[in-house]
Amino acid sequence: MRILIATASRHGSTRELGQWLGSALTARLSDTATAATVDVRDAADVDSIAEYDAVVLGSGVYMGRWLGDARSLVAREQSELETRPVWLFSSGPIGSGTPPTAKSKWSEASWAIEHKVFGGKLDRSTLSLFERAVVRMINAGDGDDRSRAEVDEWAGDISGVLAKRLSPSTSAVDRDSSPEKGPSS
Ligand SMILES: Cc1cc2nc3c(=O)[nH]c(=O)nc-3n(C[C@H](O)[C@H](O)[C@H](O)COP(=O)(O)O)c2cc1C
Repeated sequence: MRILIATASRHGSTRELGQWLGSALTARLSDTATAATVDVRDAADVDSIAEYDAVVLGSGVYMGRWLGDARSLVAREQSELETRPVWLFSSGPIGSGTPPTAKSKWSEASWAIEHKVFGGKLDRSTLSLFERAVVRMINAGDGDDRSRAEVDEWAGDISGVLAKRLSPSTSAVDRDSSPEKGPSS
């Protein structure tokens, strides 16, 4: 099984979330019977997702929107995305300063299993003059609200779904049955 984690990041914090998720997913899936390769790449470098069985796509949020590299990957690969398990994540809010719009329009994407919102990171010393002006306007301060534990927990959710849906030893009948069924009493 090949899994793609693609991120769009202007200042590196979303890319780092993708790397954390990649390490956590690799570790989780190595504990299952499912042989998996996890590739963590910049969305801008992904020409096609055809070789992947599942995709996680994340973007930093700026003025309530995903970055262009993530939006154009979705536009380019929309029909492929609809045929495989896809998870989305946004990285945005810091403290209470940033607007609660981190989800972007993909939050309602019917083809995605889930859209997760992680906190973001802001370091004003790395921003352009324009970005600094925006941040000043919305009164956002420096901070890092990303949680590696939260990313690790999400990797657990994703690996659980993947192990059930994509394991070569899982029959079509098993795949279609409810994953929530517990042992009969
Ligand atoms: C100019 C600017 C605008 C931002 N706009 C939003 C926003 O609308 N919503 C939000 O949740 N976060 C917003 N943020 C916070 C970023 O999404 C956050 O810093 C994120 O971690 C950046 O990701 P990156 O380092 O991968 O580019 C903004 C940050 C900057 C600098």
